[in-house]
Amino acid sequence: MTRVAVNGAAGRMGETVIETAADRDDVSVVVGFDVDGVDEVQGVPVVDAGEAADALAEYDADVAVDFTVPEATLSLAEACREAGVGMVVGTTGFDEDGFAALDDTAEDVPLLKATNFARGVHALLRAISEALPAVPDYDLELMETHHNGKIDAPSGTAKTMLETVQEERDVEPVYGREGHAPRDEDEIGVFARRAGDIRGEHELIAAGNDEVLSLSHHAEDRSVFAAGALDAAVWIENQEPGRYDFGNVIDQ
Ligand SMILES: NC(=O)C1=CN([C@@H]2O[C@H](COP(=O)(O)OP(=O)(O)OC[C@H]3O[C@@H](n4cnc5c(N)ncnc54)[C@H](OP(=O)(O)O)[C@@H]3O)[C@@H](O)[C@H]2O)C=CC1
Ligand SMILES: O=C(O)C1=N[C@H](C(=O)O)C[C@H](O)C1
Repeated sequence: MTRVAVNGAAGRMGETVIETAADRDDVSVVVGFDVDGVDEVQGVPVVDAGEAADALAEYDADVAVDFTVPEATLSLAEACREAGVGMVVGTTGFDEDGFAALDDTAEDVPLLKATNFARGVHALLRAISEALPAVPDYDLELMETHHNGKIDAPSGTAKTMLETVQEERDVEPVYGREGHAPRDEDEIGVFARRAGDIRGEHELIAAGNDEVLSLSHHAEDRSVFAAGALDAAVWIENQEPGRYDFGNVIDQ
């Protein structure tokens, strides 16, 4: 049984992780961290995030799962280092310094970060790598749609899709278009929409030669991300310090 601490316990994802874990017998959420004075979420005690290092030890957590904001993730990373606890990071929107700080943390504890814990998105990334060589001159455009509470844009997943495309094609992103904006053959348009409570939609289109190829994924519920993050928590519990990604869990 993997003992999990959840950072951002009162948030959309934190609460879903706690709910999803309650239906599994391989994980148990022993403590949550948040900032807004919440005492418990679905029976799980929630402690102020500033007390995370002590609480990780007190509740004997094996792994911390984080769905917050980059600043909170980096503060948790310090606590995990101090307590010798591995991390599963789902938070998106890091800058270069943030990525470097996560690399530093991974020198001391195992750290697995994924911009999307849906297995279908991992399959989508593989499909993109596989498909692009067959459509070398087609125009590429990337779209993502999320709920109106999402802070970062484009989504972490869209950025990962872009990186995957750029491993195959030398394209430059153009974020939205406005006014006189003729398309360059080496560009890829990237578009972010925010509306309602849409869980997460991502699509890459490749158009040319009188056809359109569409590679897409949509999440129907946040529990798909929570399930993947908990699979990652179980997997990472026994790993050595280092940086890991969701592919390690899927390919195990
Ligand atoms: N990798 C994946 O599969 C997925 C990744 N995500 C990512 O997860 C992140 C969170 O998303 P979501 O749950 O929708 O966001 P929410 O805003 O609903 O939840 C974030 C929670 O973190 C809390 N928080 C803020 N600062 C701190 C802190 N310093 N320490 C601890 N907790 C803190 C917030 O509190 P308060 O509201 O009071 O500020 C809130 O409860 C985003 O970056 C999102 O992109 C989301 C879904 C899937
Ligand atoms: O904020 C969200 O909700 C999501 N964020 C992740 C991202 O930025 O890609 C993953 C998923 O699409 C949901």
